[in-house]
Amino acid sequence: MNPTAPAEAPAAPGRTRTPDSAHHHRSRTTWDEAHATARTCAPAPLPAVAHTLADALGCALARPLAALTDLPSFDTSAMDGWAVAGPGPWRLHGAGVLAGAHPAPLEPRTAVPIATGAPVPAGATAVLRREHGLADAGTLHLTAPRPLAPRGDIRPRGQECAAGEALLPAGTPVTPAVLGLAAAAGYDRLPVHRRPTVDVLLLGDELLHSGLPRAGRVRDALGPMLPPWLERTGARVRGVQPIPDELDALQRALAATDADVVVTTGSTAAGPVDFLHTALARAGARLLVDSVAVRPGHPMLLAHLPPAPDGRARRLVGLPGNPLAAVAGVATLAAPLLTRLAGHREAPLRTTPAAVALPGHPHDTRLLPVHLTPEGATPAAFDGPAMLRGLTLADALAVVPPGGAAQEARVRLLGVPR
Ligand SMILES: Nc1nc2c(c(=O)[nH]1)N[C@H]1C(S)=C(S)[C@@H](COP(=O)(O)OP(=O)(O)OC[C@H]3O[C@@H](n4cnc5c(N)ncnc54)[C@H](O)[C@@H]3O)O[C@H]1N2
Ligand code: MOO
Repeated sequence: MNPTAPAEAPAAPGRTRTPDSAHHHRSRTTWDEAHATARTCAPAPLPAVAHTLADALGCALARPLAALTDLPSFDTSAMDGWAVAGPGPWRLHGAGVLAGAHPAPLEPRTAVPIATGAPVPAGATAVLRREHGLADAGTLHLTAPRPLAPRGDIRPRGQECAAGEALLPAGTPVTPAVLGLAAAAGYDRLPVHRRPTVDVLLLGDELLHSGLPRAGRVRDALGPMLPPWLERTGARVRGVQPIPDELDALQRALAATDADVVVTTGSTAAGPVDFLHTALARAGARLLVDSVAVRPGHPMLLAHLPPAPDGRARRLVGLPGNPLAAVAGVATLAAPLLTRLAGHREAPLRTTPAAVALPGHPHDTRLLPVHLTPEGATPAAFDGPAMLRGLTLADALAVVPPGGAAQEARVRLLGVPR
């Protein structure tokens, strides 16, 4: 709990405490405090593991990546042509040096055909590209307008890096380009932070998983949306499990998962079947954030779960059921927590001017789906808490302070996966 949070935060409008509910007093955290708590509640990223290159994609480097060899590791021909020794014309000899070959040394005033990527023979002073030379009766003549530059068209050993040189700092995200560089530099496995495992528990008997919404029931919008969203932060989502609206079922599901982070959806508020707080209390969870002064999504929560049998720390993010409110919970709590655990660097939030005045809540922060135009952020339509239509067209969520943002005021932005 944040020590600066007021002990007697005002109750959310419309929420009443019923004595028979397990809803203890919820002390609302400011949006900035909640966002910071999610980033700092884990004292360190998860430990390093050695992953194959393919498995390391999307992870963060746990150590600086040092070159295991000089690159290139031998003097390499940059062109198809001839390796030449000394000034021309040259006596041609040898069948030619292909990539992957071990060429014999070159005598002075001789030349040998060579392919791009082939090791340059010892004694060679340059590579003459094919279009700059003419082979005639065993003699090679220079036809280029200019003399041959010393070491021309030879990529010298170590040009890109020397063995042991740091190529990338710890924390660098492993992108496709990093996989290519790591392979070129001699790696079969990469030291990366272990990906946090996530189990998603979907609460709500009204949820349908296929077909048309019907008879008061709605399609589950979060099961399809959350796994790819959370995986973009570096997490590995192991499963999405619908849980019946019964306290026992939720308790059993919480007891059964050993994920690093459990993400629940729904049941955060005070409805008749909102069992999450009771189940968390019975599971021995410790709430760090228990509702946030943010719209949408104010009932979102973050808790420490008791450690796994192997000692791993475990945490739970409770996302509200309204889909855009759940997105607010991902952006505020789940994404920063998972980013931290996965060891990715936490860049300060980007900012942009408000292109028009951005509407806010009177006393809560508002997370507003916005389009980013050359003039700055403009609100997306269809931004109700139960709607996703505006979000799908939005470029980001703007963090709009209480009272709104005046035109040209700078607002912070939370990313939306594209
Ligand atoms: N008396 C009060 N009621 C509510 C308050 C409040 O302060 N006092 N807050 C409202 C706000 S804000 C939100 S957000 C919701 C949060 O509700 P829960 O987290 O308890 O979620 P549910 O009640 O289970 O569902 C709310 C809503 O979302 C729909 N839903 C749930 N899961 C999904 C899903 N996977 N896909 C699509 N839609 C989903 C569900 O059908 C409900 O319509 O509470 C308000 N109430
Ligand atoms: O805060 Mo709720 O998220 O508006 O529907």
